[in-house]
Amino acid sequence: MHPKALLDSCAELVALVLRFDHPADAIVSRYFRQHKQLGPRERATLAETAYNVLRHKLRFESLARSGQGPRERRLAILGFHGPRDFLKSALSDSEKQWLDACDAVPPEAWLPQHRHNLPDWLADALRAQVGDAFEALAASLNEPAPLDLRVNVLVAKRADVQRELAEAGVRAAPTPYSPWGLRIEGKPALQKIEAFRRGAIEVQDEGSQLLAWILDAHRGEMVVDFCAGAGGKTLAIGAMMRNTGRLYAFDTSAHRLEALKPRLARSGLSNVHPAALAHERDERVKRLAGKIDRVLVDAPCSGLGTLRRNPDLKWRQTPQDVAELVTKQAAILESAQRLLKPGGRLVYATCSVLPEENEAIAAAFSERHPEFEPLPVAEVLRGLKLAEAEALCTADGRFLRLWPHRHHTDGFFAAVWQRRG
Ligand SMILES: C[S@@+](CC[C@H](N)C(=O)[O-])C[C@H]1O[C@@H](n2cnc3c(N)ncnc32)[C@H](O)[C@@H]1O
Repeated sequence: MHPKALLDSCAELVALVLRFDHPADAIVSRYFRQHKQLGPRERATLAETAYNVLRHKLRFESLARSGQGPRERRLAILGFHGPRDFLKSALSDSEKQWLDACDAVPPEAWLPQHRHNLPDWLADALRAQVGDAFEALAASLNEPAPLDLRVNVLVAKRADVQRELAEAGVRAAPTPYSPWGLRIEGKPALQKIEAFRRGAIEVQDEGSQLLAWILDAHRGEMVVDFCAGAGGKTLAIGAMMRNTGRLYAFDTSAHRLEALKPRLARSGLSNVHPAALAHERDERVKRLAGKIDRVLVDAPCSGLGTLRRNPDLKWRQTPQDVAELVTKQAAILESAQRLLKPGGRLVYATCSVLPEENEAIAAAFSERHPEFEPLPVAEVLRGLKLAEAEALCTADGRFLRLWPHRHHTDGFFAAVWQRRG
């Protein structure tokens, strides 16, 4: 594709994602479906340019106040993912001069909001939690995430898969914390790789893998993944159970559970039972009350721990949305707790970095339910012999708290309880 045409397409896609009427990944996928002629490199340029604009929106908008032409085009130029000389071959002389002037503004001259590129309410909430580490956190949230894989231990060993990937030209290193994880260099087309086709690997952030570990499901148990979605954690839990027992994958979205089916088929698991719920108090939940050994509530949340992958969320979520989610999270946890038998384990998790969706939900639950004994997550991790248990937790060891700038995972939270006997 000619550089000029590619830049025009980038500007078109930037305009679409900045409407914020749908998630950016859905807009990008729809754009690609409507433009089937685009090759893989052009798709990568388009997607990364749109995501760059979302990541650095405040700074780019400020720079785009100068210059000429449509605003989306100026934003696409600033966020363009690709060699500078390729980009410049698509620009007019005045655009080249404008871009050079933008590039010449040194980072020391940027205003704080142009450095962190976060809405004020979110910047304040993060600063209040991490203090001096705020700049490092903001920078890491604005970096693209690496590609992490989980090795399906039912099918293969991590070291063997690492060798197999190397033979296929894919460089992978073991993840530091999850014993199932491999971190990949670059973004290879996994669908073409034999290990993926035969179910030996799945894409899953290392932090997400750790949540499945914390549930610590055993052979032959009855387990519920209450908010299973497309089953990222379900698949890990099913493998941990060695394909025995019964693992219910619940979700209110039949559409998301549908996406679990091909992944299940690849994984070789036959112990998973997906079921769409009407709501969290569905009859199915009542029927299983008091019968379940382990329940994971991977609650619907603001997703603000995943800004590396979903940079649009910082512009689409509002404090009002978070308040509604908090009510929902408490209601789901309240319903899910009924499933547990005495001695059973309950895990509440989110991919949010906000205390109101995390520690506050856990504290309110402990207060309401003295029959549930909180288990310090650092102890749980030590029991599982996972590396650096303390480093993955809050200072008091009570909760899992993963941060992109410290752990190079998405932001995750988890709390664990055991129902008293
Ligand atoms: C964080 S996502 C789950 C991600 C999934 N566990 C994974 O690892 O891929 C939260 C899920 O909760 C589901 N959900 C929302 N409200 C629910 C409810 N009342 N009961 C059960 N699931 C619900 C959403 O459809 C969504 O799939």
